[in-house]
Amino acid sequence: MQEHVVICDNLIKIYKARDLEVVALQGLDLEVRQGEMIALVGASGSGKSTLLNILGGLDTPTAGRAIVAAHDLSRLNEEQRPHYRNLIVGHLWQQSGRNLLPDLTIADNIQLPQLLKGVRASRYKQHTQSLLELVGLGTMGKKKPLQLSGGEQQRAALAVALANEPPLLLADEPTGELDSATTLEILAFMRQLNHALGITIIIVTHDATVASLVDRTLAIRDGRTSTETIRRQQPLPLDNLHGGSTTIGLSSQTHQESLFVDRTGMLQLPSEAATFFTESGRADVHVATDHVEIWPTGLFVPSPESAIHGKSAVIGLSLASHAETALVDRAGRLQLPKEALEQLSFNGRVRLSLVEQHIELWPVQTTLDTQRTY
Ligand SMILES: Nc1ncnc2c1ncn2[C@@H]1O[C@H](COP(=O)(O)OP(=O)(O)OP(=O)(O)O)[C@@H](O)[C@H]1O
Repeated sequence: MQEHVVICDNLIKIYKARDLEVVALQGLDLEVRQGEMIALVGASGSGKSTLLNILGGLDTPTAGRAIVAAHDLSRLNEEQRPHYRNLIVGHLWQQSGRNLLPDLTIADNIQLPQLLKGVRASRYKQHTQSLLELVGLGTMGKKKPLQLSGGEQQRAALAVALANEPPLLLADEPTGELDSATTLEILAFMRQLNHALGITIIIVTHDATVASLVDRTLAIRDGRTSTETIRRQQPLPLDNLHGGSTTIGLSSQTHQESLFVDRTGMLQLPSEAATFFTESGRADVHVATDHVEIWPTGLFVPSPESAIHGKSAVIGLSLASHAETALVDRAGRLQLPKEALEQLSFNGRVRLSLVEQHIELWPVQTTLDTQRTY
């Protein structure tokens, strides 16, 4: 089993500006295995860049744990931080000016991180040439960044990011300034590097085409991971479909989407599912034999048997005399009772199915151990 290169556990980041506090990450959990290529998606302001800045050692968590390649990011001191940034993570930014120093040649840009590491000249010259060849710029080492096309600049930036062979590559909207053909070319190239070098890659993106090319897409909402979409190893037959991914719009034939549920049973419904509950803000939770049903309050009709013998999941009162509802807040957050979590053989994820009038939550059998495609 591959080890985790990234572990975030209940990660919290609060920015303080004068008297104002912004909670950018509110208890985010994330695990990324060695060799995975994943995409992070989410609305503007959901916390994607904050997470990337923490993983890149550019910012520090307020609370919780963030571990990258066995480095605990809340414990790095000021001496260790530059070393971490130069050796453990590679960065690929949207803007070329942030990736490459414009006055240096491409070769010098690639040599710089190696010089900072203390690599000897005989070694870094040779390594720089092989990196240039790896990214398809073997003859362009003497050019300056602005003499290259946008796609070539991103390839050169990849060579800089890979110069010290980091275990993790962080890419923040790496194709945001490229046309769609070059976007596909760069993404396919990153995929190739991921396979060839076994490097773990996290890409932040607004672009749904990115999500269709990676192993796993995590949607971040309000500073927490809300859904996970995994690409299936084998597409499902068409007659076995349960509707598509609600978050990133990919077919359930090729992708399986699940929702994250935190330790307390809190889950964030995707907006399509949350609309079932907008009117009342309340839901009936029905624990069935192999799944859990969530109904807008008043629509679920219990069988006569469960109405007499059934008990309220939370306070243990008879359902014959008490109707128990779960609250769904405006953001679509719902707290599952303990019985429901037990039914779902809780492993931090559930599969959501939108059914007429209600939603169903099913246990997720497929974990990351079985979804690998390489
Ligand atoms: N340095 C900062 N000081 C104060 N607030 C900040 C700072 N950086 C980010 N924030 C706030 O934290 C929240 C998360 O921002 P973040 O940039 O991580 O979101 P994002 O998902 O990357 O957005 P986008 O897709 O627009 O880049 C936002 O409310 C943002 O305004």
